[in-house]
Amino acid sequence: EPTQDKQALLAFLSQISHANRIQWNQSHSACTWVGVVCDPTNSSVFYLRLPGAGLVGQIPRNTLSRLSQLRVLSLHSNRLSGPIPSDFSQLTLLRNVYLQDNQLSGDFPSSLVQLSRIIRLDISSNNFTGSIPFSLNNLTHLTGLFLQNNQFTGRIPSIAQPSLADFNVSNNRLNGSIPTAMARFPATAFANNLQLCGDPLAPCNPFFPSPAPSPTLPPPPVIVTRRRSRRLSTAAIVAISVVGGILLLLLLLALIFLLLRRNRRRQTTKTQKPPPAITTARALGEAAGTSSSKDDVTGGSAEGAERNKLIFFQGGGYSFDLEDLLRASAEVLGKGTVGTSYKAVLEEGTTVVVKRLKDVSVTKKEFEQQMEVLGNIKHENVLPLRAFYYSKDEKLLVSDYMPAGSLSALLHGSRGSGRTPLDWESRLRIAVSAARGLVHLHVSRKIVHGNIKSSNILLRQDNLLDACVSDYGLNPLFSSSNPPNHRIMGYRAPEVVETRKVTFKSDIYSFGVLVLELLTGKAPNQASLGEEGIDLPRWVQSVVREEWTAEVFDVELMRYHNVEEEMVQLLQIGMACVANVPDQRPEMQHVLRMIEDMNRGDTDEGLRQSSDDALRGGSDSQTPPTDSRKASPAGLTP
Ligand SMILES: Nc1ncnc2c1ncn2[C@@H]1O[C@H](COP(=O)(O)OP(=O)(O)OP(=O)(O)O)[C@@H](O)[C@H]1O
Repeated sequence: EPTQDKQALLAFLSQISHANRIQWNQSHSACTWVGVVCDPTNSSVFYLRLPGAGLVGQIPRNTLSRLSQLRVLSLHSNRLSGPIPSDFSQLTLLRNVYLQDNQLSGDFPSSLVQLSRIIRLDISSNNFTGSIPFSLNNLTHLTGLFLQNNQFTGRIPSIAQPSLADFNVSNNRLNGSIPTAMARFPATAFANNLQLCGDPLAPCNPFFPSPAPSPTLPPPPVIVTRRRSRRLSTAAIVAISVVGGILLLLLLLALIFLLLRRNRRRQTTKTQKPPPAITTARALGEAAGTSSSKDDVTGGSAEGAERNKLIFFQGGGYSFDLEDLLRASAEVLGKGTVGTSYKAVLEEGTTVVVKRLKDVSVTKKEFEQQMEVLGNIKHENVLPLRAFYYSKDEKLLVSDYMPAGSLSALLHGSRGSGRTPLDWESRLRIAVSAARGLVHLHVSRKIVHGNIKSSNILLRQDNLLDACVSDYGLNPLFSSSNPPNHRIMGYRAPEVVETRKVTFKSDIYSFGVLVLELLTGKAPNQASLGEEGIDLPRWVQSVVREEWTAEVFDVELMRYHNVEEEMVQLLQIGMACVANVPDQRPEMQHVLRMIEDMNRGDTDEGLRQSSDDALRGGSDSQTPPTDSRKASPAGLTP
């Protein structure tokens, strides 16, 4: 009977909530307990396996770490949260660690990288943040490392163990080039990160700054020097040389790029005065006018200097050219379904967001026409498009930078680690703002948004409660035969999965999912329920109404009293929007009305204030261009 281990296990179970079926009877040997396996002489616990055992909360300190002979620890598919206790470093004989599918958070557990006998380490599908440490090279027996579905940032360290056969870092927020030592793993092992490049993915592209953090930021691998303290293994030396080599190569590439650009700039200034920002009206007027001036607009077929033209829309107050933009320090904000967004800080201090579109399938003319439609939209709840650029190889959209970030970041960013939860009032106001923006697009502009999701709801810095919708009306630029991107699957109406065609009604569905996301705090594209993420509408439907408060609403909203009735009302509106049959979904203006007309109990602070503006066309006093008023753009049906 392993007496000490028994005490440790009892201490563990008494400090954590768990499923009823885990009943460890103190009068029996611990070696007979559910989930516990001892060595052949029953003198110590070798394996502890409690997967899916309803364990909820933090792993208590100084409990499991006392199982000094433990070889296998399997606590996956529970609801464990918080960091992995540092005293896990005492489990020196651990070989297999399965902690996947929990809600563990914090930096990469440093206690685990001290356990040099680990063979398989699976901490996938948790909320770990920070960088992946180079010190994983300490685990010289490692054959499997599973880090996917977390929020790791920075670069991938070179992990040089030849024994490593399975490796996965997909669905994180990593960037930079993939170390050559890791290039032998399949592309799927690196998929869905902020932006990774190099073998086995696409080569790193020197046109835009490498997706690594902007050069002004300290390079992430500093951790290397801190953690790799006393002795260097051969593997580490090899890895350092590889990283050093890559850095040198990058430096060389950057130098060549700078020289080439300087040359080009010299030639340009000889032949051409720097083009002042021209207005859309003029640019597109020319485009639609005589054929001789057409190519001047976007430089599609014109040679050299004429390519460098950004087309600005009126009202932005910006004046810079493509050269300025290219010179700006740029930082990857994220990789979306239709391209990558960069935050660009121009030399004179202006900050803008540049969205680099990929796989645009329309002609230059069609592109310009859609830009004209989008560039003329002006409403306080719609992020204005400021400029665009079109050439054969590059299609760029420029918009204002919104420093307060997206609803997605506010709702899901670093949960549980000291973040300020988004309160109920803010969530409600954000829902109203987004609805107003959509009413303007649908009713006044006859434009289908086509990509409603929480990362496309941006908050204004001066007023967190005031949101605007972004990335609207871009679907007509892409071929509908592109495979649906799983990142937005959770928002996609059922009929769109088949028809690949977004409509006003499919926007309503996506808005409904957004409302459910605001209420539940759950991201519809998280991989917590099946591979393609949680299906919020189906999940909410599966919970009986009496259980909504306990099961459905975000725990962060539980602290607000007297708002339950409001939450139930909003949930019902959200559920009406996600009706399976498109015709049963309400129109956007009715959705807005319903939200504004909610019975707000004691806290009525006038959600309605400017709804009539929204229906009339909001603060947009301009008349829409004739083309866009005639009908909805091609391919979009109400
Ligand atoms: N103008 C902006 N100001 C601040 N953050 C922005 C801005 N535009 C985009 N972002 C943020 O940058 C990240 C990447 O945005 P991007 O639009 O490229 O991708 P996405 O929203 O995830 O997907 P999609 O391309 O389908 O819209 C997102 O987190 C988004 O919220």
